[in-house]
Amino acid sequence: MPVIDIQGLSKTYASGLQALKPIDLQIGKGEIFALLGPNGAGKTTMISIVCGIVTPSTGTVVADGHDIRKNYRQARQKIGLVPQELTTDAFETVLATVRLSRGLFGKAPNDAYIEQILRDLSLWDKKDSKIMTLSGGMKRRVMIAKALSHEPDILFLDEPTAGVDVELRRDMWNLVRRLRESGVTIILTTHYIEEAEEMADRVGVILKGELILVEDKTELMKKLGKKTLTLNLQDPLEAIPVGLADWDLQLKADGNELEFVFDSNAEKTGVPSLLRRLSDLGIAFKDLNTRQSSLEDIFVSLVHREPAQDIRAGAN
Ligand SMILES: Nc1ncnc2c1ncn2[C@@H]1O[C@H](COP(=O)(O)OP(=O)(O)OP(=O)(O)O)[C@@H](O)[C@H]1O
Repeated sequence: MPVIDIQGLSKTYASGLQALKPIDLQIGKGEIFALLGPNGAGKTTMISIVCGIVTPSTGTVVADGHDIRKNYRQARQKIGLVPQELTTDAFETVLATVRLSRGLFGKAPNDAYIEQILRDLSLWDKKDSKIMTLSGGMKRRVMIAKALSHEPDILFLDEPTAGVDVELRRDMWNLVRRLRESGVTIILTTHYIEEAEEMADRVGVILKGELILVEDKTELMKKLGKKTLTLNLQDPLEAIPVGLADWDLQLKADGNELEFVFDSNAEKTGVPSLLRRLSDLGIAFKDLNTRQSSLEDIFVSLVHREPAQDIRAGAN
């Protein structure tokens, strides 16, 4: 049984803007699901509905067996949310804030648990500091500690690493992995493809309110993955010779590099024939390398590919 079951969920704001087109999505226990999409795609809207902050126009969400509207309190208890914006009491201390957060969910105090999360987030030595005296990165850690204070089974991270430094990003990723090991399901939204590539088990791509693709990350990278072959030429070329017109080539690095993008899954990649032709034409190279397209390349090509229908057909 999925830990989150979203059926026919849509949202049209009072302004008339349809921020979310009907979405169906199931997320399994212990999964790390990354929701990717450009600004304004509807990621926050979707998260806010699941967390009971925004009312859906249509559809249902069941979180760990509880309907988020009919059984709001039970459903919400299962969920931790780290919102994009920092919302916390500036005058409170770190420890008091996190304790209070736990109390708001009706959980009995558990200082050992709270100490553990503060230590995990490298916040323990700041426990007596007032929030307003902390740096932006530290405040963000406090937001995470608050979201974890009531021991949620499901954690939403909305742009967890937007504007944070490399160190905090690493810490966050490690924390997310540890949480997953303890059985927590994690849904994160991100602009950073790198983050999805590093963390996610499955990736969803949302564009203009439409969930256009949901796919296992490794499958997605394999299926849509192109490879790039780069040849470092012995002598620079001024232009691509006519004899190479059959291959989709690009000249780079002032004519010193020849680049060929190919489909690594194709029966005929075009690589052997290209190399033979180069030899026939007497074009020598010093070195060559291939690299797999990153999730970023894939994402960019998805976002620029129209219409969305094609993408869905391709993904199935
Ligand atoms: N309360 C609201 N009333 C009207 N329109 C809204 C409201 N909240 C969001 N929107 C609009 O809905 C669309 C989706 O916004 P949303 O915040 O869900 O996108 P997002 O994918 O989270 O973007 P970002 O990455 O910038 O946070 C946007 O066009 C936004 O302007």
